[in-house]
Amino acid sequence: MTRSILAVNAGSSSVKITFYTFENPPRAIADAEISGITAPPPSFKYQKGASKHKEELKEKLATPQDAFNYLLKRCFSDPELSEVASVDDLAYICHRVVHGGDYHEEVEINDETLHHLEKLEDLAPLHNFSALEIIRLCRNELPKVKSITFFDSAFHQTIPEPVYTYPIDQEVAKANGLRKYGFHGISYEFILRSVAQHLGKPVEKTSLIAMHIGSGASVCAMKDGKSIDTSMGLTPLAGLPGATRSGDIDPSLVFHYTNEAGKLSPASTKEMHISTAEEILNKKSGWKALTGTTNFGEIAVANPPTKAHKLAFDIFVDRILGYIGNYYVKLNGQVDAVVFAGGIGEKSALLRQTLADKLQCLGVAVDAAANDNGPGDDETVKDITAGGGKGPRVLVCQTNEQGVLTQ
Ligand SMILES: Nc1ncnc2c1ncn2[C@@H]1O[C@H](COP(=O)(O)OP(=O)(O)O)[C@@H](O)[C@H]1O
Ligand SMILES: CC(=O)OP(=O)(O)O
Ligand SMILES: [Mg+2]
Repeated sequence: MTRSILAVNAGSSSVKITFYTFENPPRAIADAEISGITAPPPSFKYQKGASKHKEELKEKLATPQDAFNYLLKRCFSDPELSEVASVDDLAYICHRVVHGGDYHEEVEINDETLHHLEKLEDLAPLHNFSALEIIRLCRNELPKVKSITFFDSAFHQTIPEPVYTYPIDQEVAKANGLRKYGFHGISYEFILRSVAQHLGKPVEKTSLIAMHIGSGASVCAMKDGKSIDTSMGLTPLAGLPGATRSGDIDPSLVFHYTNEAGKLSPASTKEMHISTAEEILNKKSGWKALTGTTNFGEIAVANPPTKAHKLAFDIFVDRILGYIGNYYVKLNGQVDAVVFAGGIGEKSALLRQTLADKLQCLGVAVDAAANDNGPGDDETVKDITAGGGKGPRVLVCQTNEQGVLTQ
């Protein structure tokens, strides 16, 4: 039996885990995933080498921690999976944690670091709470296995001061850590490395506008291999709308939406301390509020079933375009590639084509057939640029956050 490392990526609508061999470099041996947590029934996917399995689950898995618990039980009890994943052979568990506050690099979980991360929970109540519940579960169920946490926010530590500073009282801002942090950084690190390799350029000379668009969505400007701006902010609520998130709104909207906004939400657990306003803007907005579905696959269709679906699509296109224009100017037009990643970025040919058509003024053009086909299963980066395109290349990158957690 090979010793193994388990990498855990708890997203807002999915939990993806990968088992790797404990060697240098680690080699992926099996992937398991629960998706559709916000659009039941959830589905379970498993892949080991060429063997693939997918099923719709009858179980109710309402949160990422329920999904992780299910994956853990399933992997360790299923003979097909326990062959690669036995509890006794686990060397480490590597966790993606969205908000790392001022942590610039990964940390090992002990009482002190866990306590520090618990203090940050209020800054990303929806994401960090679930990730820490998963870490607590691992500590209880697998006490002998070390947990290491990697942070989405760490990649964005290079963002310059005028970009990360909010124009509010600076004493209050500093005392409370109120600044832009940015997220999806683990994914952006994977995208940067993979795209640089694909382009045959050193990472330090690669400049990109990359989109990680899944149920949480963001855009990042990378100049010479460093993040210089990104659309999420203090929390993953800022910037683009998402499956259940509003994205940017006038902050005053909160005071006019409901006069109950400042109170603790009835749905908030004792540990999460989230207000009604946070609950509404994080969990009851976005595609779900507009159309009733959190699945963008039902919205990004040639003939939308309702006007609301069409509106949701058009809003997304409008907001993404705003960031691309902004970042193109910030990068002084020196952009090697515009990159699509995340569940929507990787799968929606319609969204990519619609955006590319609106980016013609930047010299962006995609090849319709390459775009329609999208990347093959084992293709990390697919170039969909039309021949003769004068602007940045247009790439689809099948991101792999778990891969970064074990490097
Ligand atoms: N064919 C598709 N077209 C457009 N969007 C899709 C398609 N398939 C899945 N998606 C979207 O991708 C999302 C999942 O993205 P992903 O990045 O894997 O999730 P998470 O944000 O939980 O990490 C789904 O919620 C769905 O909206
Ligand atoms: C930061 C974030 O929104 O993550 P996800 O898209 O995985 O929910
Ligand atoms: Mg994700």
